[in-house]
Amino acid sequence: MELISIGFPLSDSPLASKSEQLSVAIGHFDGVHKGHQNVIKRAVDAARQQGLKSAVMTFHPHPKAVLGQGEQYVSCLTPLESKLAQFAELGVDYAFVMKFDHSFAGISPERFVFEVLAPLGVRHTVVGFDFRFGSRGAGDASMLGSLGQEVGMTTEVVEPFLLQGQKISSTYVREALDEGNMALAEQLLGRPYEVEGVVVHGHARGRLIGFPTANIGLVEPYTTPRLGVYAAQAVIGGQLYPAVLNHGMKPTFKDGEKAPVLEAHLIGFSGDLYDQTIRIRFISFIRPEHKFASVDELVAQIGRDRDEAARQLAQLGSEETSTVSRNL
Ligand SMILES: Cc1cc2nc3c(=O)[nH]c(=O)nc-3n(C[C@H](O)[C@H](O)[C@H](O)COP(=O)(O)O)c2cc1C
Ligand SMILES: Nc1ncnc2c1ncn2[C@@H]1O[C@H](COP(=O)(O)OP(=O)(O)O)[C@@H](O)[C@H]1O
Repeated sequence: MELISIGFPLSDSPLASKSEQLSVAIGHFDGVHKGHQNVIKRAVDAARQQGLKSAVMTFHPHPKAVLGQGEQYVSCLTPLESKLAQFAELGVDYAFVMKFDHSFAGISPERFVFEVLAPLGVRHTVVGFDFRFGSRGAGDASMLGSLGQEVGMTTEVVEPFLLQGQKISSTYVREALDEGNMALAEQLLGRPYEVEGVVVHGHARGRLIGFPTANIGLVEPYTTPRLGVYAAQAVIGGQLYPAVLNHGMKPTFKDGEKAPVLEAHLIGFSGDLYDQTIRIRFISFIRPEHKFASVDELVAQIGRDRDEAARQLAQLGSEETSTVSRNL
């Protein structure tokens, strides 16, 4: 997959020299959940059928962050890097990342079709049923279809992708995370929910109580799951480790935390992890965080959590484990 960053106005068609004709899936695609994957697969299939190259077009940074709709930053399920990795997995030839700034935000639906899509060589577009585009979301999928016709472009609108009758959406994934329902999140995403960070220093108490924990400084404003203890997998330097994770405020300690911290104890591991990049895959919620009357009680409970996490991780089917290790 080739990554092509573009801005508006297009200075030149980045593919001019190749004169590519494209089938492109367009969307924000936060989470790249199964509904998004379906849209992208349709664009890839259409490309094969019509002898085109396949592409995904997405927008960065998040429109809400740029337009400042009351939020300082917008939490995401998949930062740009993870989205791109998912697009590549789906076999697309090109990823267009359109710089979302005020000049792009202000363009009309007509200009988007005539001055962005057409010059890029787009012959076919695939969008979700609720796609909006152009200044203030003035354009919808049917407008894309009629404007597209004027420049010889076909449009395919993909109906909602359902799981047991319910529409798969980024909101549904966020709700699953809020409930700590990691199995549901995994079903919606088609893979476990994952965050990436760097191992930072904490209060250095973990090693004293027999459970050193890698404190994870998230690299992006991720949406994090419900507070509590999880069975997880940690990926560090291409290696997969079983882990038990706490996402919380450590209320047992007077000087706990002011904001929730993610920390992972890697089961059966010892060594220095500071400053390393770590990816966490949330597998299952074990329990909420408690304020224990003593550190001894906390330590006994963490021991039981570790055993429970190890038991659940060992139970993951061998097929699933091999998928997970293939995608390290
Ligand atoms: C599996 C696990 C479960 C935990 N559960 C709790 C809990 O219920 N309550 C709590 O106050 N702290 C809990 N903690 C956090 C510990 O208090 C924390 O790991 C310890 O203070 C060491 O971190 P520090 O060195 O960064 O302070 C848990 C930690 C782990 C690894
Ligand atoms: N099994 C393990 N799981 C997590 N971290 C470990 C483990 N063994 C050693 N470590 C190291 O110990 C550090 C955590 O120790 P801890 O006393 O909890 O300190 P801190 O409060 O700085 O996180 C980790 O960042 C890592 O470098």
